[in-house]
Amino acid sequence: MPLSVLITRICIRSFHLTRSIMSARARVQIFPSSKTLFDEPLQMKVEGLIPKQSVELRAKLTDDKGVVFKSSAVYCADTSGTVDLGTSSSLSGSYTGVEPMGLFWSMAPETPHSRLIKRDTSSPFLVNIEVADTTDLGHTLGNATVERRFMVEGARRVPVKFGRVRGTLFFPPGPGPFPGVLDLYTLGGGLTEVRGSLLANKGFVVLCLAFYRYDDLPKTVTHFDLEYFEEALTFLRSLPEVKGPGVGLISISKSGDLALAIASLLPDVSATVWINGCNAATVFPLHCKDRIFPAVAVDISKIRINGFGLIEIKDVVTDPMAEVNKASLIPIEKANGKFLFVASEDDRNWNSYLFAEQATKRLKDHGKDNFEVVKYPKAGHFLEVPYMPFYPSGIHAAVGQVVSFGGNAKVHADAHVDLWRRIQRFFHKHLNSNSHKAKL
Ligand SMILES: CCCCCCCCCCCCCCCCCCCCCCCC(=O)SCCNC(=O)CCNC(=O)[C@H](O)C(C)(C)COP(=O)(O)OP(=O)(O)OC[C@H]1O[C@@H](n2cnc3c(N)ncnc32)[C@H](O)[C@@H]1OP(=O)(O)O
Repeated sequence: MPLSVLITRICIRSFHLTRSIMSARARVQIFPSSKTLFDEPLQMKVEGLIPKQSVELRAKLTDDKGVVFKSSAVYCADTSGTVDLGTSSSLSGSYTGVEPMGLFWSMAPETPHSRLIKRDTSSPFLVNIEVADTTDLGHTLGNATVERRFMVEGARRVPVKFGRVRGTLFFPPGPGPFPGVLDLYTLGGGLTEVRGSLLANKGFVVLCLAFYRYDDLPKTVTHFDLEYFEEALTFLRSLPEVKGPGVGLISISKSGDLALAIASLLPDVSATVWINGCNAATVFPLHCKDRIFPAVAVDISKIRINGFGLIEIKDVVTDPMAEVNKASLIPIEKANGKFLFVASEDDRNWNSYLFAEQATKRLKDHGKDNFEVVKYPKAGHFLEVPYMPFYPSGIHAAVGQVVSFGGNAKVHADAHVDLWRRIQRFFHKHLNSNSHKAKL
């Protein structure tokens, strides 16, 4: 056999041998299980790699609006051919360093400026994990599917149509009674169940309340009526599974001022979580029987374009303490319950940090100490549940265009985990809860 033919044959054999080694199935191990709750951490290991092999781990999910969210990270296997996400560093990709849950919190939407949407929390998200070889045009070495659930076994999800009240109720497993919590989401209407369903797993009956643009509620609003929220609270308290008399409120963004008004002007609200909200009525006037809180004034000359070409509206809502806004301020000193004020220092949606300072000063000035404050430097506006993909910009419900919401992805992700523990602790402490204390 001529030497050149022999060399060619040897090359082809070694190419196929290398290829078959490289494409050997890597094992993706998920602990404690591949079926976990969305807010629970998990451990992931890839085994069966070539020692020191460079691989890319990729995560992908499709949300309930059909938007694909993806993340990726490059790792180098150790001498035993293992990548352990609990100890190995990501060298590049959607995040770097040791981040056991990085593949989850760093996911970004393929359609820019999208928020991860889960409409019906009785079904899980399926996250596809793929291990690819970085030296062989991304050849797939292994994969796994991770289920991220919203409801524990035995929890119940019940759509609500009661009088004018529309939303979804979540019950933890067991007979109860449990403390009740009303969950109010942000401007834009619709119904968001993610936070409420996960909170119910911790031992609360949670009513996720829609207040417009959902089911047969009005598509648009000109004002909010406190009576609607009163009806929702009365309904929640009337449930045999709900331990009274005091209930909790959790809010974010626009619903922060609604929560303050409910806690201050309606009876039996024992604990209110206010996340990056305002201390005065915003966007729409708030009607409370014969009293009207006008929306705080806005100054659209304060709209800016930032370095990424995104609209920034942080200073558009004028100072709630300004004379012109005095009638918009919520009289929070009237509240009998406790407050947890949560403010992100890099909130670009509005100055929630200032609003939290003003709210707590008002309480102190009235001799009250019924509040806790937590501030997150470098976190942005939308503080959500652990491992929620970061949402730094999106279509703003009041502006109708993409605006910046601020924040640094890693810091924001850490804030999600920290805040979630604080919220549970706060509600268990102030809502006369017996369960789950040991876990906190
Ligand atoms: C230097 C000079 C520069 C010049 C720049 C020029 C700028 C020009 C701008 C000019 C504008 C001037 C106006 C200034 C006004 C400023 C006011 C400032 C006030 C700021 C403070 C306001 C308080 C807040 O900040 S609140 C925070 C805001 N929050 C958000 O914006 C939320 C984030 N965004 C979103 O969530 C979405 O993008 C949203 C809601 C805005 C829109 O999304 P979409 O339209 O897709 O709606 P969906 O919610 O997804 O609903 C679609 C559809 O589904 C139904 N639905 C909802 N939930 C459910 C469910 N659980 N089950 C079933 N169905 C559901 C829903 O009803 C909808 O149905 P429809 O039939 O379509 O209605």
